[in-house]
Amino acid sequence: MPITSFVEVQPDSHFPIQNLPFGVFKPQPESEPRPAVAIGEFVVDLSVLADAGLFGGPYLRNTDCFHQPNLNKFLGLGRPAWKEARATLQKLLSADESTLRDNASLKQKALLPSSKVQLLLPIAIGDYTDFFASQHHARNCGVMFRGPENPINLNWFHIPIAYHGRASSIVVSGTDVIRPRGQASQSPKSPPYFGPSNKLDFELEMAAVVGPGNELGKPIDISEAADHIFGLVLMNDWSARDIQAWEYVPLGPFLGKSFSTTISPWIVTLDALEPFISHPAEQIPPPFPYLTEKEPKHYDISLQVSIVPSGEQHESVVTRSNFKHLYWTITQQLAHHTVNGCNLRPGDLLGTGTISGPEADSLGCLLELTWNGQKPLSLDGNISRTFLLDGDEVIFTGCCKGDGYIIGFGKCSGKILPSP
Ligand SMILES: O=C(O)/C=C/C(=O)CC(=O)CC(=O)O
Ligand SMILES: [Ca+2]
Ligand SMILES: [Mg+2]
Repeated sequence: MPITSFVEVQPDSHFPIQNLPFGVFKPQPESEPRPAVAIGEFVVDLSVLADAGLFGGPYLRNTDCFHQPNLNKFLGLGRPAWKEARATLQKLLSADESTLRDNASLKQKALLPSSKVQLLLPIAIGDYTDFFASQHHARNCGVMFRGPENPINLNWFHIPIAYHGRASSIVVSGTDVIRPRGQASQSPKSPPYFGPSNKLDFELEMAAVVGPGNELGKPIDISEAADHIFGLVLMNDWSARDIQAWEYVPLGPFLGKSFSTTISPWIVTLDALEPFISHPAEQIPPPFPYLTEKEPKHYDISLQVSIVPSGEQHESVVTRSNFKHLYWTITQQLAHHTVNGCNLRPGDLLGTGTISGPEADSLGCLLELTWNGQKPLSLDGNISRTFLLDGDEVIFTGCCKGDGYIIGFGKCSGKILPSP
């Protein structure tokens, strides 16, 4: 029998007491942002519980981490503090614990309906890196951008490939995305033109939120990498394929991806995801020792993308994938990121890369789903798309099916606005 809460949670809710994802919200437009966890249709204001002296454990007793406008300070405290917070909250919210359940005035202050509050970016993101870890995505992009002869470069099987992304333009779910303008060209050999992107795309990704991190010059050993990952969010690495194709040689993505990146507001902890660990296939060739894990872990997270076309109410599912289709694990990505001594800091974001699966209906972006615009995708109601049009809304969801409960990520969405 799974544990239950005195807060009513619908069976299909993403946020049962087993989940308790962390985020940041404002109760009123003029109030200060504060940390929270989600349960059912409510947010739990952690600053109120801290004021009531309810975080009495050794790691959280004397900190003001729940009186901050973001989660960075809490993330910096590390796994023992995260576990203590989760255990304290699970106890306080459980059906047979009276402290909060029977204190009407505290309950009214601490539990607020999610529909009445504004969710914000949960972290101040100092640095953002985006990996390229799905073999299916790497192969498909390789064929389209570079031809079918050698679609995946030899280095891909040895290095978790990545580029440094732009942190300043990461936005929370629900923020509109303005179609970027830029240079593009019909082919790498023809002269460029300038204008609004005609090949605006989404990329279905998840991202790891970094915990304590490391000092400059001191790499994180792969066996300790998981202790530096607080949790995961959904991420849409919006991509202008025409801008990207013209600009990416030789340094990789730049303005084709830096105009907006959307993340979901709730960070689901690795602790909550533990029941959904899945073991990836053996990597061949075997990676270097610094990337070799005793027990490599993925998570079985079902992912779905739908589009609400401009002017319509109804959403059409365009792809279904799973986090476990990645080749490189998030711990390999983190260990690789620091192996040269590069320091990671609390709140840094590591995108997994587009999560494409092996099937035609599990591809993680329109570039692949429409084969660079050559095969339009049919949506419900006789509507079709190659790339995104102004007014289209893209919605990602993700969840793990537990025994009698769901651990979900909520929603990561954004609507396209026309170029100015
Ligand atoms: O193959 C390329 O040149 C680039 C492909 C991408 O779009 C890069 C990217 O953002 C990585 C990813 O999401 O997997
Ligand atoms: Ca990407
Ligand atoms: Mg981006």
